[in-house]
Amino acid sequence: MIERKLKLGGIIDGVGWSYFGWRHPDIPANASEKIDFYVEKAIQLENAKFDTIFLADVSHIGPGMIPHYLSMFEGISILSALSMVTHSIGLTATIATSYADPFTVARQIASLDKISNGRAGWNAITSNPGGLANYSRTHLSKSDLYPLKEEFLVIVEGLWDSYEDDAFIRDKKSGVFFDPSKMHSLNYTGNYFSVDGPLNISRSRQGRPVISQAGTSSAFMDVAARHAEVIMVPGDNFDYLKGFTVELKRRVENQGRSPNDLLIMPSHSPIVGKTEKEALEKLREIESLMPIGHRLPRPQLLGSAEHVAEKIEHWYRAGVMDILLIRQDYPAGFEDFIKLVVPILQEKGIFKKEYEANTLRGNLELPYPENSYKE
Ligand SMILES: Cc1cc2nc3c(=O)[nH]c(=O)nc-3n(C[C@H](O)[C@H](O)[C@H](O)COP(=O)(O)O)c2cc1C
Repeated sequence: MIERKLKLGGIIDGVGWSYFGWRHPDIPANASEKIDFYVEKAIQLENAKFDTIFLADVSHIGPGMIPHYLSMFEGISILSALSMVTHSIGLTATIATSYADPFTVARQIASLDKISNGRAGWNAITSNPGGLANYSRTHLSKSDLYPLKEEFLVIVEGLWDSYEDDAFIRDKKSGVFFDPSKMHSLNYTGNYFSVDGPLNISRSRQGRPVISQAGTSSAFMDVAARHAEVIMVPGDNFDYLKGFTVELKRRVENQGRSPNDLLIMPSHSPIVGKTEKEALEKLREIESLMPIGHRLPRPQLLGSAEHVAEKIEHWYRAGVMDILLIRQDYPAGFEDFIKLVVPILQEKGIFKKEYEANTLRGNLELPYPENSYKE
């Protein structure tokens, strides 16, 4: 067993992941499409030594969607911009396999990985079938989504190994730019995709981007057991998460992989105060923005900083929280967590005080993936 410290991730979702959060006076009403807002949050998370920024996504919208989804940035574009104002924090984008094209996604995430000097991650989700209509795939249905995702991942992983690590020589004197014997074609033909390769970009300092996945079904677990390194899960039920983690790690071992190489990342929206009373006041403040009769589901991480830190330690030690992923329902949510909870986690010795690496893989203490073509 590797004794990893707790890892932290922050989801930046502009005006928030709710219907009414945008009404708070401290949230710019256009935060979801305001680059300065994203830059400020990214720097705030990096100063607090978070391991990754994480962006969720949506692929089809209608008038009933949360305000954030109605007008927002595309993930790779915004993370490329954020890579220029950060140095150590990871940059993880969500792109649904159900809608995208594997060669393009492999290229985009690998480019982000090189632009950021080894900090890219990809959250590969199926998303729900609604988006098929936006991507000329109405001939497919829900039952196609996981078989298609499996093919998609095999292709992207294969393309990321197109060049062995020492393929590029770039010797001006001899005129040798690269070694063609270290360039590999994929020549993949499946039911959904056919891709020859190779991909026209070399590997990054972290070998290849870190693959996250989010979902809950048995079909999800089977694909994740083969391809995922980080699993995003809802953080609202400890007992459920415990059972889910045991079952998923069993499937990972059945694939011949070490369960240590898969990190469980529940997402939470903590509301923290110096005292429990202060935290409850913040909760009421958000609820006052909602129409009468509406209430927020009670956050798992609600209360005084000490109480919240203890709960986090409990989840971490129980093996169901390798990474705590937080979003902010309360406008000062990141700030409160960073000022009040992070120092307690550091005091307990479960969260780092300084970055020990500056790749995402290094931050997460995941192994370096050797190129599959290496002899
Ligand atoms: C924790 C979590 C996060 C998710 N994030 C997204 C997202 O950002 N965008 C999206 O379109 N779907 C998202 N989904 C939906 C999944 O992609 C998938 O459609 C859903 O979980 C149903 O599949 P399943 O039954 O295999 O879990 C998320 C699901 C979970 C459980």
